[in-house]
Amino acid sequence: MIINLNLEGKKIIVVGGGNEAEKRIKSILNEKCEILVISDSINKQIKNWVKIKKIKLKKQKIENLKCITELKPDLIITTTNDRKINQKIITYAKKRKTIVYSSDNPDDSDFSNASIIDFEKTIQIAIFTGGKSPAMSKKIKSKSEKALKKVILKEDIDQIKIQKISRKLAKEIIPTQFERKQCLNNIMNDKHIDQLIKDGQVKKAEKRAIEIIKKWK
Ligand SMILES: C[C@@]1(CC(=O)O)C2=NC(=C\c3[nH]c(c(CCC(=O)O)c3CC(=O)O)Cc3[nH]c(c(CC(=O)O)c3CCC(=O)O)/C=C3\N/C(=C\2)[C@@H](CCC(=O)O)[C@]3(C)CC(=O)O)/[C@H]1CCC(=O)O
Ligand SMILES: NC(=O)c1ccc[n+]([C@@H]2O[C@H](COP(=O)([O-])OP(=O)(O)OC[C@H]3O[C@@H](n4cnc5c(N)ncnc54)[C@H](O)[C@@H]3O)[C@@H](O)[C@H]2O)c1
Repeated sequence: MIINLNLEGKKIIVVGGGNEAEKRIKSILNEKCEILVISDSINKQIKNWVKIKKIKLKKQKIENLKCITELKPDLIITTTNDRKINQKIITYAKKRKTIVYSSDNPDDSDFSNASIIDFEKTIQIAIFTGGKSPAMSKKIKSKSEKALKKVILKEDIDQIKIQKISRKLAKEIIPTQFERKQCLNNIMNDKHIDQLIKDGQVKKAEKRAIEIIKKWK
């Protein structure tokens, strides 16, 4: 099942500092969570994230798991090239009911990573083969990206921004879910708003959406 994790305020430990660690850190870097890397060596990119204080580093090789216990993480991501230590970490986390992911063991991990196509941090499309072929996910991502760019337009991104503001206001002043849905559909299909968005007048489009909600009866 593909789900979206809310990691805000969570403490995440990433064990290992190579390519895999870099990929996993990159995917959670903007999630307002606390990231601590534990590794005896780290690559250039990770070094830079430590330097600019995006993440913290504990420079050490993990031999026993005492140091992890003290840190009380919500999520552990292990990416070392040592199968034995990865397995030890999985077993340890499962015992404590801590969410765990290991780069070399999809079967025992609590989640996996899809290939993501992102549109201006507003729309994400995930491609996933259920672990059958990550390389094909990557290839299909690159093929679909070109096609999707013709379908998902700047106007759609603007409409999402207007819908976000409208939904918040609608939840405050329109009493039933049925009516809120109708009102938001009206805004989404409003020709005038469409035209304003096409003309680059997003603020005016936003104003008209707000008027529609305020006049809703
Ligand atoms: C989609 C993507 C997202 C991401 O990583 O963020 C992703 N792997 C990507 C690339 C990639 N990974 C690997 C290769 C080499 C070729 C190959 O093996 O096919 C390539 C291709 C390349 O690098 O060119 C090696 C590999 N992958 C896994 C293992 C462990 C194992 O299978 O045991 C091994 C070592 C196997 C070995 O030892 O030989 C496992 C998983 N990799 C997944 C995701 C999950 C299932 C996704 C799905 O079903 O689609 C899953 C199950 C769990 C997980 O890792 O979350 C990302 C594309 C990013 C992009 O879009 O740019
Ligand atoms: N899921 C995927 O998509 C995917 C893709 C490629 C590789 N992999 C798997 O991920 C693993 C890691 O790949 P990589 O390219 O990052 O390897 P890498 O060799 O670049 O990095 C391994 C890191 O682990 C650290 N490390 C090793 N033992 C440690 C320990 N006991 N304590 C702390 N740190 C330790 C090393 O210092 C190094 O920084 C591979 O073994 C492979 O099985 C998974």
